[in-house]
Amino acid sequence: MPVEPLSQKEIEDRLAELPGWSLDEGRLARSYRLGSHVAATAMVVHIAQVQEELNHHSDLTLGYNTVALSVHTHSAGGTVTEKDFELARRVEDLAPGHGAH
Ligand SMILES: C[C@H](O)[C@H](O)[C@H]1CNC2=NC(N)=NC(=O)C2=N1
Repeated sequence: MPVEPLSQKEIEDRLAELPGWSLDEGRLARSYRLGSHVAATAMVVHIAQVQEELNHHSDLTLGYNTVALSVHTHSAGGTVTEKDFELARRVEDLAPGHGAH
């Protein structure tokens, strides 16, 4: 997987395919709302497993019934790369199973 910084247009084109995700202070960001604190915590554990699989890690924030992610690629100088979008797509795929929206 290339870890070249993506251009602004490449980022915008990819974000158009990821409703709910945005570029926030140079990081891909998304917040999910869930039905309970325990459900939110379970989603955090699931995301952590995916992050370990991808060897790519976001800043994860657990709230009362929310999960927020913020991610960029450290090894690319803190820029947004395809690895960040790969993680975002995997989280989008697992979110419905947790009742997250
Ligand atoms: C040594 C290990 O492979 C690297 O530190 C991985 C771990 N997780 C990572 N996560 C993110 N977001 N960016 C990285 O460059 C990165 N690198």
